[in-house]
Amino acid sequence: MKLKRPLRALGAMSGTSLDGVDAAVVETDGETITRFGETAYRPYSDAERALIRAALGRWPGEPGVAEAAEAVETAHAVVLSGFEGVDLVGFHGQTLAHEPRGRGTHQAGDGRVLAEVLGLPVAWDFRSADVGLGGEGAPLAPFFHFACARWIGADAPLAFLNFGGVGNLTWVDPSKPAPEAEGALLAFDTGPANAPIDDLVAARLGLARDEGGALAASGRADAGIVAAFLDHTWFHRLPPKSLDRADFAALLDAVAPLADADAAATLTACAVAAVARGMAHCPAPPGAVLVTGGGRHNAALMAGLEDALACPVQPVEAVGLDGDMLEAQAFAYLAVRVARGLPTSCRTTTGVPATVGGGVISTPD
Ligand SMILES: Nc1ncnc2c1ncn2[C@@H]1O[C@H](COP(=O)(O)OP(=O)(O)OP(=O)(O)O)[C@@H](O)[C@H]1O
Ligand SMILES: CC(=O)N[C@H]1[C@@H]2OC[C@@H](O2)[C@@H](O)[C@@H]1O[C@H](C)C(=O)O
Repeated sequence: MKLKRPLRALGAMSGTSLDGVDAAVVETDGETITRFGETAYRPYSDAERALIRAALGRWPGEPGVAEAAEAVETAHAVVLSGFEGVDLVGFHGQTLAHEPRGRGTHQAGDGRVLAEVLGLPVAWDFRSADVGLGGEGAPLAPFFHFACARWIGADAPLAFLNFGGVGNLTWVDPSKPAPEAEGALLAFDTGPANAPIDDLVAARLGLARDEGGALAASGRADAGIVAAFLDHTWFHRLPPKSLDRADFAALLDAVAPLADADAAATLTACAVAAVARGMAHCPAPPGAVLVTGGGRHNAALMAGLEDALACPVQPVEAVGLDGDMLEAQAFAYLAVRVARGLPTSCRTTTGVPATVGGGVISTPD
């Protein structure tokens, strides 16, 4: 087999929590990870975040969307222009709306604009092709998780749990020949994760997050609310399946009568219970659940997971990965797959009936 030269790809992700833009370099041929490179983070300014928040749930052409897209493009241009020697950029954009079986999926930010500004080829619009072919369009990190499992030298099934605004789980069997091979991957969103906790503490206490999970740790979860939450039709659906950040907005109404600490404990217990329920879908018990995303900094969430899951739960740092940058790295990796014409999703990751190569590449004029 002819070996392809690894590219130095720069990925960028702006997640559902709207905190800012993560950027990270990965050197890869689109299959094997050769090296993880530099990283950077650029928080949104309050003004940018307000523009983006005002456009959540909206579609191209609707009020406020152009302004949000400009804020996303500007923030990305700033952080991405700080890297050198880049062959290719992977630009996810900011998800404003996601209705894979309705109006589609909408990531704000135009890769053509970034290609011009950066003077580099930009892979972007990663989700539309999958949705167009009947898939969920998310999660897309699983093909990268497969490569990560190989990179850490795993040879038996394990799981990655991304605990951001929304939770998503990837079960991986790295002994399979490729991510799209039968039995290599199973991925799905688990349920709401930090987003409702953030919304609760923002509304009640004016805080950005429950730092370290301290508020939740000082309260008691309401078992009735957790049980009612698990009755949601979402938990009766088989994976693959994906969520919009707003899909569980009613959870905040459910905890409205509770005191602050009990409300935080209840939302934390719901996020954990959603993962525990999701584990039942795994084809075989994973050797460990490796937690990535901001939720791994929440000790109440991590303790809840350790109690609820049968296997060890560890932050991805335990295996030498960077849990703040895994999603940005994923879009660097996927950009190279797009450039090389390799698939980025398949039936077991997004439910799409065929194996799909998503994403488009825009080059500067
Ligand atoms: N020190 C901390 N204590 C508690 N929670 C934290 C801490 N740091 C981050 N978080 C939580 O992690 C979340 C952000 O995580 P992350 O950046 O992985 O999410 P995201 O990428 O924006 O979302 P998604 O993966 O759903 O797109 C925030 O919702 C925040 O509440
Ligand atoms: C539509 C969308 O942007 N989904 C995000 C979101 O954030 C987490 C979860 O929901 C996951 O489905 C996805 O992001 C990750 C990076 C993914 O595609 O794998």
